[in-house]
Amino acid sequence: MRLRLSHRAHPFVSDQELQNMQPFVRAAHQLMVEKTGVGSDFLGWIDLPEQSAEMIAALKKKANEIAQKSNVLVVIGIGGSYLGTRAALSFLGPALPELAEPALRVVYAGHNMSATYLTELLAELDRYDVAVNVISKSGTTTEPALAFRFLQAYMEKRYGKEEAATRIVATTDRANGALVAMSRAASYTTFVIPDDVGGRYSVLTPVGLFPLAVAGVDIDALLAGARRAKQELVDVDVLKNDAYAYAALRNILLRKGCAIEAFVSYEPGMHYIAEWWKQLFGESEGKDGRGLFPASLDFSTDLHSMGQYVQEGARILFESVVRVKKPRHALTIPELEGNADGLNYLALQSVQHVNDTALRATMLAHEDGRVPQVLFELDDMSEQSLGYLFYFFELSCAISGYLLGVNPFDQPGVEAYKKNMFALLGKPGFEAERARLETPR
Ligand SMILES: O=P(O)(O)OC[C@H]1O[C@](O)(CO)[C@@H](O)[C@@H]1O
Repeated sequence: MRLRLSHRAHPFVSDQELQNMQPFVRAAHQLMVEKTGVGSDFLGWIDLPEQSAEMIAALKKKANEIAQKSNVLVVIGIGGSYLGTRAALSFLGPALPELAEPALRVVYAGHNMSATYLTELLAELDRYDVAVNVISKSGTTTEPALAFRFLQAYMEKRYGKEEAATRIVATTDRANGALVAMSRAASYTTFVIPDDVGGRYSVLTPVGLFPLAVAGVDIDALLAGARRAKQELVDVDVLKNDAYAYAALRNILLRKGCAIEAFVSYEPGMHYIAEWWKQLFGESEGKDGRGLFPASLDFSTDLHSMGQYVQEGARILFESVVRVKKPRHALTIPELEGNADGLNYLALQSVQHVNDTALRATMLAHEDGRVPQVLFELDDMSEQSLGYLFYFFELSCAISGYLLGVNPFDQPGVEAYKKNMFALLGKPGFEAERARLETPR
C-alpha cells in the first residue's frame, strides 16, 4: 500500500542536482509545517487522515441508509467536488462499469452544462431507485447549481418533498452559500467541507468519503492508507522523502525547459486518477505566468496516437509514469494450437509481464528520444494504496508550489471565465463588465 519513486529522471537529472534543491525543499517544508507560507489558512488537508470518528460514523450511517434504498447515486459537483470520487471509483473498479451489474451505480452531473447530458441523464433515472449527493464548497458554482435545480425538481416530483429530502444529501460549507440555506429549508442531511480545505484537496473529506461509502468503498482503509503516507513522508531530506524528491524533480525539470508534465499510466483504472492529479497540480501551480502544464497519457493505448509526439515531437515534456506492481487480476496467455496469430512465443506468460515490458520498452525508447522520466511504483489497486497516493500527491503539490514561489492553495484564474459568463448572461451586478466585453476590441 505504498507509492514509491523508483526512477528519478536520470540521466537528465543527477542526484547532485536533486541534493542542490535541499535548502529550498527545507524552506518549503518549513513554510508548510509552521504554517507561515502563502495560503496557510488552507492546510487543513494535512490532518484529514485523522478525522473525527463521530463524523465518519454519521457519514457511514447515512451512506448505509441511502445504499439500502437506492441503486443509483447522482453525484453533483465539479472540479475537486467530484474528481476524487470519480478517480477512486474508476481505480477500485469494476473496470467495465458499462457491463457490470453493481448493487449501486454512481453517475455524475454538474460537471458540465450540456443540455444533452442532463436531458439523457434525467430520462434514464426513472428506471432506478435514485439518491442525490450535491457537493459544492462555495455552494454557488453555476454548473452544479444548475444541475441541482433539475435534479431537485426531479426528485420532488418523483418521490414527493418529504421522501426526496431523505434521498438528497448536501456536502457544502459550514455556514455560507446558497446550498446551506437550501439544505436547511428542505431538511437535507448535510456534511461539512472544512473551511481550511480547498476543493482540490478535499477528497478525504465528506466530499469523497460520503459517495465512496455509499458505493461500498472501504473508507477506513482509504484513510488508513493516507495515514500511512502522512506518517512515512516526514523526512525533510530530499533523497529520503519521495514526495519531496518528486516536488524537487518537477521544479528542476521545469527550469531545464520542460513546460509539460505528462502523467502516464498503464492501467485504464488510473485514467481519472490522472484527471484528479491534473486539477491538483494545474490549479495549484498554474499562476503568475508560471507552472508546468499537467497533461496525461493512457498507455499503451495512447502510444498508438500520442506516442509519436512524445518520441519525436518538440522536446518540451517529461513523463511521470505510474506502474502498478500487482494489478487486481492475473491473467495467463493461453497456447494456441497451430499458432495462427504468431503469439505462441508469449504463451503461458502473464499479460502483466507484457504490459510491464511495454512500460520498460517505452521508457528506454523515450530516454533515447530525450524525454526525462520519473517512475512511481504503486503496490496494488487497493483502497489503502489509493489513500496513500492521494496524500502523496497532495503533499508533493504543496511543496512543489512553494518551491515554485506561488500560492498552491488559491485559484484566482478560475474566476475570469465565470465573471465573463455572468456578464454575458446578464446576471444582476455584472452590467459594467458586460459593457466592457461588448465594446469592440
Ligand atoms: O465546490 P465548488 O465551490 O462548487 O467548486 C468546485 C470547483 O471549482 C473550482 O473553484 C474551480 O474549478 C475548484 O477549485 C473547485 O474544486
